[in-house]
Amino acid sequence: MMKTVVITGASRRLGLFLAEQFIARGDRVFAVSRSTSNEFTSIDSANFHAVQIHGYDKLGVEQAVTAIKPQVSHIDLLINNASVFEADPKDNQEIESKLTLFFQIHMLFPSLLTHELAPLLFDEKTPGLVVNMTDIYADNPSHQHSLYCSTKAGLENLTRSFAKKFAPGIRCNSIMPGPLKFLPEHSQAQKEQVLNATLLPFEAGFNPVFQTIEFILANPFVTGTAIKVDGGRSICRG
Ligand SMILES: NC(=O)C1=CN([C@@H]2O[C@H](COP(=O)(O)OP(=O)(O)OC[C@H]3O[C@@H](n4cnc5c(N)ncnc54)[C@H](OP(=O)(O)O)[C@@H]3O)[C@@H](O)[C@H]2O)C=CC1
Ligand SMILES: Nc1nc2c(c(=O)[nH]1)N=C([C@H](O)[C@@H](O)CO)CN2
Repeated sequence: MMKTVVITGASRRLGLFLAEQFIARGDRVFAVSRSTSNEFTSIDSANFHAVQIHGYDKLGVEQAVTAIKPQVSHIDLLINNASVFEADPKDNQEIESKLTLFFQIHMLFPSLLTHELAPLLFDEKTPGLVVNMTDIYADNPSHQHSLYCSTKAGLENLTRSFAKKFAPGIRCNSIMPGPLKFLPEHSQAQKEQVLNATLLPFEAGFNPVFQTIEFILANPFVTGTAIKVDGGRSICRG
C-alpha cells in the first residue's frame, strides 16, 4: 500500500536519502526544502513532489501546508529532519540571533507543521506517524554546542507531548542518531576522536535511520519514545 510521506530538510544528505528510499519502495514523497536541489532532478517519479519554502519559520510552514494539503487526503509519515548544526557563537552578542535560528528550525517549525498537518495524519484505524530527528547530545550536551543541543532537547520533549496530545490517531517518536555521516569540514583527527569514543567505530551512513523508520512504521505499539541509532556512542563517551 503506497504511503504518503512528508520530509523536511530534504535537499541533501539524510533528508534526500530518505526521500529516495521511500520513492524507491513506491511511496509518494513531499520533499520540503529551502533549496531546489540538483539531486531532485534525478528523482524521476510522478510520486515525487518538491515543496520549496523560503525558510524554516511560520511563513515556511504556511508555504508547505498550502502546497501539500490540496494534494493529499491522508499523510502516513511526517519526518521533521531539517536542522542546523553549528558550535556556539564566540561573540555573546550573537547568542540571541543564533538561539532564535536554532529554536525556529528545531522546535517552532516542527511544532507548527505537526499541528497544521495533524488532521491529515490523524486516523484511529491506521494512525499517522511523526518521526522527529534529534540527537544523542539532547540527553548529554556538548557545552560547545549548547544552543544546538538545548533545542534538540526541546524537540525531544515536544515529541513526547505530541505522542500524548494526538494519541491514538497519531504516533510520535524520535530518532537520536550518533555519527551517521561527517561533514566535509571535519578533520581526520576529529573523525578519529568521535569514532574512538563509539562502541561500533564506523561512520554508519544514512541507511540505519531508514531501517529504524521502517521498524517504527511496522510496529503499531511504538509511540512517545526515542530510538538511539548511535553505534553505542551515547554510553561510551564521557
Ligand atoms: N549527520 C549526522 O551524523 C547526524 C545527524 N543528526 C540529525 O539528523 C538529521 C539529518 O542530518 P544531516 O542530513 O546531516 O543534516 P544537514 O546538516 O545536512 O541538514 C539537513 C537539512 O537541514 C536544513 N538546514 C541545514 N542548515 C540550515 C540552516 N543553516 N538554515 C536553514 N536550514 C538548514 C537543510 O534543509 P533544506 O533542504 O531545506 O536546505 C538541510 O538539507 C538532522 O536533524 C541532524 O541534526 C544527528 C546526529 C548526527
Ligand atoms: N543538522 C546536523 N546535525 C548534526 C550533524 C550534521 O551534519 N547536521 N552532524 C552531527 C555529528 O557531529 C556528525 O557530524 C559526527 O558525529 C551532529 N548533528
